[in-house]
Amino acid sequence: MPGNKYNCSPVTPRTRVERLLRERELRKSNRSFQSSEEARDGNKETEILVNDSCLPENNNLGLPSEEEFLKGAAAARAFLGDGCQRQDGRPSKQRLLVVANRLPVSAIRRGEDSWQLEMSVGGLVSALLGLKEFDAQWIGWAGVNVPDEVGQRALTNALAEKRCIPIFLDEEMVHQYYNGYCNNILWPLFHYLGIPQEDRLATTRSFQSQFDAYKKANQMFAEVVKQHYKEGDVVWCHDYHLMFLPKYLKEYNNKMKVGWFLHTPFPSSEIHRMLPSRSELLRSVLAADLVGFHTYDYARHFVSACTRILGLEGTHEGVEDQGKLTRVAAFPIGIDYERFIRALELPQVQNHMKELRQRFAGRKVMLGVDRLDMIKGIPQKILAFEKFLEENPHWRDRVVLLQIAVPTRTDVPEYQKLTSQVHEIVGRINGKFGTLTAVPIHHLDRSLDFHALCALYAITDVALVTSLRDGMNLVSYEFVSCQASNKGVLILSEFAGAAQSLGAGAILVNPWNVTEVAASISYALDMPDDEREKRHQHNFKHVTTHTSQEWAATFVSELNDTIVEAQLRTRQVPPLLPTEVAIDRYMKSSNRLLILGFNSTLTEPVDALGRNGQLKEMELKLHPDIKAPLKKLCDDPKTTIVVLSGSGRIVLDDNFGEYNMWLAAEHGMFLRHTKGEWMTTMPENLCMDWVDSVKHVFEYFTERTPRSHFELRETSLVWNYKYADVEFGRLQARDMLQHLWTGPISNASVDVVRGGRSVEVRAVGVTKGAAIDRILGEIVHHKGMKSPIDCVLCIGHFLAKDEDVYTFFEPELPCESPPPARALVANHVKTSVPNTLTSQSGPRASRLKKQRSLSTLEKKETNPGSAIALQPALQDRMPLHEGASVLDLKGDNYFSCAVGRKRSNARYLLGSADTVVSLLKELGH
Ligand SMILES: O=P(O)(O)OC[C@H]1O[C@H](O[C@H]2O[C@H](CO)[C@@H](O)[C@H](O)[C@H]2O)[C@H](O)[C@@H](O)[C@@H]1O
Ligand SMILES: O=c1ccn([C@@H]2O[C@H](COP(=O)(O)OP(=O)(O)O)[C@@H](O)[C@H]2O)c(=O)[nH]1
Repeated sequence: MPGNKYNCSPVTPRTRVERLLRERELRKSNRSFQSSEEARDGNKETEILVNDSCLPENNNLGLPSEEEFLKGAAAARAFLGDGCQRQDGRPSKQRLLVVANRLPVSAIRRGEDSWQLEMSVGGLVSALLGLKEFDAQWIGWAGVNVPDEVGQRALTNALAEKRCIPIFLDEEMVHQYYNGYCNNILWPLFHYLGIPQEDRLATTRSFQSQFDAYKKANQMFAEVVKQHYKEGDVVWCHDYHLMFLPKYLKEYNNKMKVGWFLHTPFPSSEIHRMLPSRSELLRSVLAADLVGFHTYDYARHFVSACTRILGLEGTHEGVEDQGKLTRVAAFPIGIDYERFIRALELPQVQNHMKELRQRFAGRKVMLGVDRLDMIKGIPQKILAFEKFLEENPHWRDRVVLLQIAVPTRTDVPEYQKLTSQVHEIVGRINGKFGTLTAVPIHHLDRSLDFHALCALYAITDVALVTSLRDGMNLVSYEFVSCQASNKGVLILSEFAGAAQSLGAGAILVNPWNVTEVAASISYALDMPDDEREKRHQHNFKHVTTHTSQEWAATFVSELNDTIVEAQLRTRQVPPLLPTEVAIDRYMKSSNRLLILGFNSTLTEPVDALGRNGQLKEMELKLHPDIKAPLKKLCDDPKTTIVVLSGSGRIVLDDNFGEYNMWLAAEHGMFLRHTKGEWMTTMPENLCMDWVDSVKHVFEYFTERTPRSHFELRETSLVWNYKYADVEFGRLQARDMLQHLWTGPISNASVDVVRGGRSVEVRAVGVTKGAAIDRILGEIVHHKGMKSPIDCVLCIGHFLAKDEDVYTFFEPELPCESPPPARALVANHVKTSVPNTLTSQSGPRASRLKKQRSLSTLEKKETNPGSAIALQPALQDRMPLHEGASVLDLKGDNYFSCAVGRKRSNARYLLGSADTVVSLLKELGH
């Protein structure tokens, strides 16, 4: 029994790819079982959606537990229904709500309460017919206005048999939302046709009302989803009609598993930014857990639009917004090729093929099958055919072009214009090359039924797809699947998504280049048999291995995974600082240490879009609200404040000279009390020979990266591109690193630290954590402290390399690893005088020893006369009596906080510099 076969997983996949591979195998065996079952049950061709749902209650197909996921089998189980078998022993199916503008059936009214249902035409419908492996229900518009309740009820009942749930849109809504915003604005824009030109003013005027209707329609879809949603369901939203749906669904229930897939291209961000509602649309889509596209290019454009237009972080996994990751990936669609192959065996299809062959005997058949849409390049196709006939008179009575042009969106003026334009060109060419008995172009303004279409595909010699842009183009896949005997040639536009998958077997053309298309027609018609065979085999293999079932299963499985991964990620994120507890502990302490970062901790926030071209102040500036609270805290005798920053001494002098505090510049390599001189805490043998050559590299990249800059510090160099174009900056950074590694720093004793938007080269040993014990020693000595520090707050937006400062105060932890628990730790943390220290055996103790041996701390001048070396080492200067502790934090009087970070070794997070300001205000009360 297949259920039993799949239940046990002998090999546990460790990675996502391993798991996907394994699932693929499982699906294959599952499918062969299903087809044998189907063969036994008879042909199910007439079913719109396979109607064998199973027990949603008591079903563990919802969110897999973390443990399951870690075993690597979670999504496979969700998909295959592990542990949930139906009574007949077959594995149960994942419940899936498919939400698309159009239902797979269109309704025609036959009476007050009687409806006839017909299959809708279009690639999306064809593709989603392959969802047999799910317990799927389809929510969408039936393509008809039903104003009365009787009609609505009757249609709802009729559709229920097909597992379809209708959305009722009235005429005005269809006009504004579907014809207007969807098909007159988004559709042309996403296909690089811009916003319609002639009626631009009218379009601009009606834009707002169409956009409002679009949002309203999306809300209506959301309402229906809510009514039918059950916990654990996957909600799969489709296409440009429903870009607001992910947002509305997540607002209703954040736990809903929501995926969104775009069937059209997603254009370059330069095109998308023309849309007045560009940001809102992107943000709404980003509410989904997983966002899918047909090709990597479309996915890349989407991520790029999010970084350039919204200022968000694009990663290799997707788009990050304040810790929330929306996964973005390519999922190229396929078809249910077996359905076509089966159809070709049917007697009525065979008969039809015979008729067609007789009808066009002695002529080669060329075929175009498209919705009558401007993106399909039908006029360009026909003009290229005309050119071919002009240049090749010997072919004129030996070839025929059959063009099936399915009427679509007939209420949109652009489509009406296109229809007349095509008719005119066809008439002209037929007039020019036709005879009394034959015409070169047979143009049909209607759709064909599935069997007629299969017959046509099978007898075709050359299929011609000339889309100006096309999300995928399934016609090309369908043609290939029907050509097992004929091995016809496919001429395919390089602007169709399918060019990326069928490009090697097809003849690729630029549809705008009529001469090239005409030449390709000639080449295709004369192609030798062996070349046709080879090209066909290549494409056939692709079509039969990339099916719509595989596409849907992979998307849903990835969606399940994405959600579990997000949960795991959330658990790695430290909690927000419990401010009340921190303030309470701080107030009750008598010798407090406050370590503060500077950049993004105490500075003015930078506008995310500041990099869009406006001139920006590149110098760091103190947050305007921080001055008063900071002053108050600095003047509190019970509190010692250290600003610990990567910035140089001058920057810290300029910003903090007026306060009574300690300044630790260049990651703590320089230290001074604001009333005293700068000292250096630098290890004596710090080698800086590499600086000049690194500086040359930084200069070179700064010149070539607009709005980037670099800082030359005494112990490091930093190249910063936070105001530059993000993508360009990132590419340049990658290039820079290669230059550095192969050149100036290949043998140098340096660390290269990559920040969010910076590259820093520092001498080895320059980190905030490495400097902190020397800083602490100096402070204790300088203040003549008699009692231990009993409360530490360490707050900063530090790079990972510098997070060793957080772990410095943690009990017995290896430098690089995060504290095991985020909750308050009850241990006592002590940095002790030498006797105590040498008795410690944990990693932190050995780290302290190592640091001391690096630092001989003799008098040393780095920059003649500018800083003196910190004199005695920490252990030699402790004023506290022998064996006493410098720190006595009682475990829980330690609060390390990462500002504006999502993952950190700190115990807690703080949102931004604004929250730091509020905290400091409270501490100063
Ligand atoms: O529903 P209509 O307005 O009549 O339009 C029909 C469909 O056209 C578009 O299809 C796209 O999806 C195909 C499958 O992924 C793809 O191969 C093709 O390139 C696309 O154009 C549209 O995206 C659908 O929503 C429409 O239903
Ligand atoms: O008379 C017709 C012509 C086309 N189609 C179907 O319409 C879909 C067109 O999909 P494609 O991806 O090529 O483009 P779309 O129309 O979705 O933009 C294909 O599945 C065709 O089989 C159909 O059912 N009947």
